[in-house]
Amino acid sequence: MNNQVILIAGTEKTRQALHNQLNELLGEYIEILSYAVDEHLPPRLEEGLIIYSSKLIELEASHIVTGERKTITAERTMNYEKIDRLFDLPKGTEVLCVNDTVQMAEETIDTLIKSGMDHLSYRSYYPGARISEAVSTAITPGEVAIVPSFVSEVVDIGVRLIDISTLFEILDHFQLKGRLGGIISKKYTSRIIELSQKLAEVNRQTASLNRHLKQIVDGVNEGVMAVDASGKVTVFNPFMETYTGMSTSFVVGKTLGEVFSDPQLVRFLQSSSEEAKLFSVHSYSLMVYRFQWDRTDDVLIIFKDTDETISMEKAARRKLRETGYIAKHHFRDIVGESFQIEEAKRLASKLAKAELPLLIEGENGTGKELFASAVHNHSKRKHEPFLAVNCSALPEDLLESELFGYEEGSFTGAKKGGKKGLFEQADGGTLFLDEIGDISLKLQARLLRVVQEMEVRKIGGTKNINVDVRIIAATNKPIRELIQSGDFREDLYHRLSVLFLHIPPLRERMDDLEVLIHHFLKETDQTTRKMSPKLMEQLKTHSWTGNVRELRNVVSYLITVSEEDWLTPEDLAGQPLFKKKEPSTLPEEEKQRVILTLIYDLHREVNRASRKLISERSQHSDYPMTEQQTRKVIKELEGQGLVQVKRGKTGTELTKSGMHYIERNGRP
Ligand SMILES: Nc1ncnc2c1ncn2[C@@H]1O[C@H](COP(=O)(O)OP(=O)(O)OP(=O)(O)O)[C@@H](O)[C@H]1O
Repeated sequence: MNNQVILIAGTEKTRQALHNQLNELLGEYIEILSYAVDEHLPPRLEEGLIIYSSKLIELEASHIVTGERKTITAERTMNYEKIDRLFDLPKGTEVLCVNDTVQMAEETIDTLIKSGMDHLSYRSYYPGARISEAVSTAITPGEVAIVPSFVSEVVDIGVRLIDISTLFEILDHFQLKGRLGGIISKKYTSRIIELSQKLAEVNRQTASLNRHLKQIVDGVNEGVMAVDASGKVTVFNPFMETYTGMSTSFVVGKTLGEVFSDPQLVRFLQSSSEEAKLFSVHSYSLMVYRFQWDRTDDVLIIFKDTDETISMEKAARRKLRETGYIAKHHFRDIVGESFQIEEAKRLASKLAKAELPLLIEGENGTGKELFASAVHNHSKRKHEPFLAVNCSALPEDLLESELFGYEEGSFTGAKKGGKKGLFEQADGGTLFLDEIGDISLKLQARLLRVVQEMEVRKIGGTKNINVDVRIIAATNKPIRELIQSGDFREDLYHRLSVLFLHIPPLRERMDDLEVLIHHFLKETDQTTRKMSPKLMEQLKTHSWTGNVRELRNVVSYLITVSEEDWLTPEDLAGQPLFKKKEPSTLPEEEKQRVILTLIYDLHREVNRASRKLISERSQHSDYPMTEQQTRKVIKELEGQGLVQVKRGKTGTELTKSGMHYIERNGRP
């Protein structure tokens, strides 16, 4: 018997792959020759066992085979080592199956389906084929070059190999079955076992994932259902059972129209124009959200009980309140009917919606914190913490550790376990930095980094922590002046003042006085005491500063001292702001007035008031003072909040209260 196999394949690539396969198995015993129809065929083949790589090749090449000879048309199978990747494609994915001719493409599809790859939706493609829409995935047995360019993902499953039944036929022919049959079947079965093990593992993982998903979906505190591309319900969790009164087993597999009786709800669920709408299902008021899957036509639908949502929000707010991190005030708590306050409220409510840093400028007690709190409550962050810190109330080191927190052992006295800073605690919410103009340059540098990067590093820490905090800063000092004197960083100012709000002082909105008085009366005194018209008149004509707190204190004072239902001007007599000035005989007080006036004059004339200048000028007054004495009086005035001692050339300045003192009391 002639010990020769002649393999005839279509393309050079297939010839090589099949030649190698046969050579590896039989090369030791049989001579293997091979030809590719596309390349070259001899005019006649007279000897040897002919193996056609497919039926098509048999048709094309049989004319060169002479005589009554045994020929085998090979059965081919997938190259099992390469088809793993097909499992990664989701069920129903449309794929092009690309091969040289329509028949070869169809044949490849057939082999794929027979090998168990029946989860995909195949369309044949070959050079010259028309395809109406772009498909993004293609599978090809080695014909990558002819895959159309619109395909983005190509799975090359390699040349299909000769399958085990054909190999046994060949062994039979050469009577080599006894010698090689065992080895070949072992090799092939072990590959198939490997593949089925893989398949089993994939199935196991899928089943376990499904179980997990079911547990999650069932455990969700909302109604969840899913509908597949054909409109049938595939998922229906226990909350849906409660809302509809129907069991999951009854609903799964039904259409939406069979499940819901409300035609508007069915229309909403089937349309794709809207994504959320409120519906009433039995006695439940439900917010229904629909989400369309991108890759498939599956739709996920969530039903949220609105009453439940409201009570959950209430509980969340209760919890926030317990921590103390809550913004207490809303715009409705900001009292006033004047144009100025209405304008400030209107602007602030607009600014609230932006997620940007906000700088509030206003004199002491004008309601900056009130506005900051209302802005937070009017923003998307309203259910998140609101924390406030007064930057002038804490020494620098303490403020630093409050803001940024510290790691355990980072300084003497550091708490065990370290401490979270306000930025971290306010994560997701708002941090109100009051009196920002008072922070040191060192802290300004640290703050700038946080504002720029939205990252904080604890004192003594080595890693940065991401935070999402909206900063609202407030100042009662004109920051631009602080920048000029070098006391405030300009870059930080620009970062903090992306949005800006000015709160008008009380004296500029005297129209609000009466409503504010009534508001404070009601707030302080639950019994309904009234103000006599005369008293009201006196309060209205008083020269108020900008500070609303001052007005509030006056009202509290009246309520405390009066025992009558009617509050009268007499009740006001002892209140410090309204105390009649006694003719001053006390030199200390006179000295203070002299110095206040000198500071006032010096600033008007030379824009600065150093101790030396004040002392020099005082020599011409009734109370000549040395620099030492001047210093002492300035300290007293500072204690009363009438002056402020500045670093640098400016020297001492009058505060707003100082200015009002001069205006009220005249010059000495
Ligand atoms: N328009 C208003 N309506 C009601 N209360 C107000 C109003 N403005 C200020 N107040 C009251 O005046 C007091 C001072 O307000 P707030 O603390 O918000 O001012 P501030 O400008 O932040 O003060 P400071 O500059 O001292 O930090 C508070 O008791 C607040 O309730």
